[in-house]
Amino acid sequence: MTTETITNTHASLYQESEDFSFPTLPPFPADIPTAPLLRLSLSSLRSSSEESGRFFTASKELGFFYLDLRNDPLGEELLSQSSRFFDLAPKFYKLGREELSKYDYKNVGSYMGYKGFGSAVVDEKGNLDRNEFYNIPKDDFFGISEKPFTHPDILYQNTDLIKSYINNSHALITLLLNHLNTHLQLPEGTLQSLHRLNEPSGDQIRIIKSPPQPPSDQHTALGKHTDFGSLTLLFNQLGGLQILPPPSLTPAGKEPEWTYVKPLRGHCIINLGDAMTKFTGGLLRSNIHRVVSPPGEQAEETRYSVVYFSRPEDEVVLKRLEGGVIPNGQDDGEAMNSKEWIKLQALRLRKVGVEKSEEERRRLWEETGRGS
Ligand SMILES: O=C(O)CCC(=O)C(=O)O
Ligand SMILES: [Fe+2]
Repeated sequence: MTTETITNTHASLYQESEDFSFPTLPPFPADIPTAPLLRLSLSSLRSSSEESGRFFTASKELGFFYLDLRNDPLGEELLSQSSRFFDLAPKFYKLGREELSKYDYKNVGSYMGYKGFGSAVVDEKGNLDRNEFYNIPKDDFFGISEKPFTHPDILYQNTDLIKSYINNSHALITLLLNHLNTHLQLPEGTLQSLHRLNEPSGDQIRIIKSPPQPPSDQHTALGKHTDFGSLTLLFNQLGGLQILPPPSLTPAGKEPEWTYVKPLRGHCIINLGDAMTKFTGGLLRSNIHRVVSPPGEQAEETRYSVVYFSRPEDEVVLKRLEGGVIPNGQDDGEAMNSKEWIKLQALRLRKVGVEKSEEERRRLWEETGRGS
């Protein structure tokens, strides 16, 4: 059976004797299948070429993995800062949807700031999302935006945390990019030079809130998508994230099925975005994922996520890099720069609200090609 295979594979990836649950939250159910993410460790990655090899494998095969951040100075700082964001999240959303909607900048062509609840299409039926989120731009907080946006005071009150978290996330991403650069046999520093901290980019922290859904009417909270940028660092405490594994990781004769990614305390979930696939002519994988109601008793909780999205610098053209082990081949023709590409992808499904007809919403979904 598919489910058994997936569960077994997963069980073999970390020692079941360790307890990675979150003590103050209802447990992730023990009896549902979970996705076969490799569990890597930051401290091992720093010293072990074998761990680095497993990272490259994960980046090619699934494009998603766990990173154990414990027992590493940078990792421990990220863990404690991410929990400060989980503490901040309920206070932040207490501002309320009406107040937060003042910081929705989609009408001036930006995806930074607030995205209101139910303001994007999530599926082919034209259903709307069931979450709200706030994108905190690196460039505004680093003072390098041409025209910074205004953000809620509570964020300015946390400027030190925000800046330090960006610095640390970026440091981790740089380390990961350097490993990929080595495996790809690109000239030293190639990937790093496309992601410099102090150059304008779409890097952002995102804080997501999904309230519990009525048991009789549950649907996708965040529609299926791939991330648009380079690497995403994701902290989850409750389940809800699902991936659709590639056929190569699906038992022979079975169709890939949406599978939960179980959050593990002490770890973040890392995934690769479309930019990495484009840079490497498809060698690295940006895997499709979505968010649904948390499983079991967890469904009654409000779910928050803390995410850091790294993106190539604004002016970087998203096309195959030449050299190393990057396969030769045709580019897909869309040689846009990072800024244009991300804006196009991020705002595409947000041209609507409930006032739009179901048919218009369905058409928008179709235009993205995500149904196929
Ligand atoms: O909330 C999550 O677990 C995932 C969020 C996500 O995929 C995204 O914001 O791109
Ligand atoms: Fe995502």
